Amino acid sequence: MLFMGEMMTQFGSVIASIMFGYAMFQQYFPYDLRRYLTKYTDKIVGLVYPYIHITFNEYSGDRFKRSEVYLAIQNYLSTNSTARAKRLKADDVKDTKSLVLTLADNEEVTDDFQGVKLWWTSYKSTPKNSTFSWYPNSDEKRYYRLTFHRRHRELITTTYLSHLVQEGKTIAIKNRQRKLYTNGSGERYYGGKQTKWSHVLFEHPASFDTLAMEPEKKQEIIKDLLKFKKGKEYYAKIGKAWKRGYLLYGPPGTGKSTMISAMANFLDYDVYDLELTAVKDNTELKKLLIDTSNKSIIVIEDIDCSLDLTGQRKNEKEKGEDEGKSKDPMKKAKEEDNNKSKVTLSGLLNFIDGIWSACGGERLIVFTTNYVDKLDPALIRRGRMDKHIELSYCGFEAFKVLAKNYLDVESHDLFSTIERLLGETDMSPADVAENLMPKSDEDDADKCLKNLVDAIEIAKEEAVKKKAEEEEAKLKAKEEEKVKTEKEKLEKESETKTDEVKVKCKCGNGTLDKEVKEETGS
Ligand SMILES: Nc1ncnc2c1ncn2[C@@H]1O[C@H](COP(=O)(O)OP(=O)(O)OP(=O)(O)O)[C@@H](O)[C@H]1O
Ligand SMILES: [Mg+2]
Repeated sequence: MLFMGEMMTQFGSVIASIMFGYAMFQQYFPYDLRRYLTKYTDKIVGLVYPYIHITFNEYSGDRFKRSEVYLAIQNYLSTNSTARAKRLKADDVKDTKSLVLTLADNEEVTDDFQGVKLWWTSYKSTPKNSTFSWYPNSDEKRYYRLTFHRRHRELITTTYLSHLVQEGKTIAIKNRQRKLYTNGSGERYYGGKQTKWSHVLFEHPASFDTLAMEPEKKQEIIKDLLKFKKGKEYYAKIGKAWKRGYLLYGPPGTGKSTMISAMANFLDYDVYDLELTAVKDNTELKKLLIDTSNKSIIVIEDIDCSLDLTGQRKNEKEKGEDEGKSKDPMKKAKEEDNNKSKVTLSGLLNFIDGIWSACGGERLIVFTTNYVDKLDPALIRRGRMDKHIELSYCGFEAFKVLAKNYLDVESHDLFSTIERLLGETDMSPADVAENLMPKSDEDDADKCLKNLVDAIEIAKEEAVKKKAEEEEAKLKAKEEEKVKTEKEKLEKESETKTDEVKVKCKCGNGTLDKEVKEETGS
């Protein structure tokens, strides 16, 4: 069965053959006759073939980035024309909410715009020399072709196309389901391209409302994020790439990961959870960066554990030791292979603010760590990590947020006790939250708050005990050190005396005493 657009294409081929014959004809006929014939042949071709084709390639110009117009057409057709298509593709089947039906390859649909009929065909072209593979060929080219009558040229090329792109973008925003990406070993195929990222739907329920922290600090972060989101023009004006770095630091369970989810939900961004230890080298790191989309948060959790970030700054002695370890080239190669990730500090710095980091806009880069002091200052200097946020132990304000979320309680008799206890004890919001959760169906707010008070009191006692034990251990270590030093001193003194006696015995008189004493330093 031939499509309308296809028929017109074939019809076009016939005309092309005629034109070819005509070209040959041109070579052998006098100029005047040719001119005469050309004039009339063009008119005849124009009369019998009145259709215009426009092609929209999936990758045009930039081979890393899918064409926005192509994506807009895909969205537009998936909503407006798929009802009429017979063969469809369900692209994101896993994401049930955002199941997108698009035209299957080489399928044709019609569209209607202000009473004008148009034909859209989806094409896939495979390079002729490609070998058989179970996986999609990354050299495959996809494109849409629009066919319409030339009498509507003006209407289609201006009004219709801009209407379509606008509509396509609106549909994309409406259908958009945010994703949580992660990198692992092996390549995947997505959107017809090879990528190291794999993804699931991002459905974390955290929000700034449920995040327990001091209200002023929270507002400051929200304000900063809003400024960034709306900052396209501002960043262009100051000549900076539209990205921002956040460093979240604090003890375990204080809400660093939760805050990242809250940020993603607040900004409506995707999340790329970058596992640095799984990245082979700096080149792969760069490739991963290029593969991220705009409107996203790139996260590196526990940055202090991800890399040997002091590796670049080894002192000469350490360097020598390392070199000594691997003099044998075979052994050296093996050692290097065993060392999985070859991402270096400079590779990571380039990732954050090198030239490639500006290849897309609207991106946040977030690092988390429990030990901010362990990090190389170059990594977290302002400009790279623009905002440093400390997440600390649960204070009374943070507790009130948790009490409201977990128990729906805004005030209670026990609140003052809890305020005092939290002021005296370090307890993470994760531990407070855990204690606020009912342990059985009978547990009401009173019981949960009582449980919390008990838990903080126990934690306080333990902290006091731990502190006392630490003090004791410190005292003991000091005492031991003192005893050791005294012992060493006594040993040294007795050694000196023995030397003196030996010399006296040897000489048989006391004439050399003075010299010996000088020699031994006593
Ligand atoms: N500030 C907070 N507000 C609300 N819930 C919190 C907060 N901090 C911790 N929690 C709760 O504790 C759990 C653990 O928190 P989270 O994973 O965010 O801590 P973290 O700081 O990332 O810890 P780690 O350093 O171990 O990665 C979360 O699931 C959340 O329920
Ligand atoms: Mg965490």
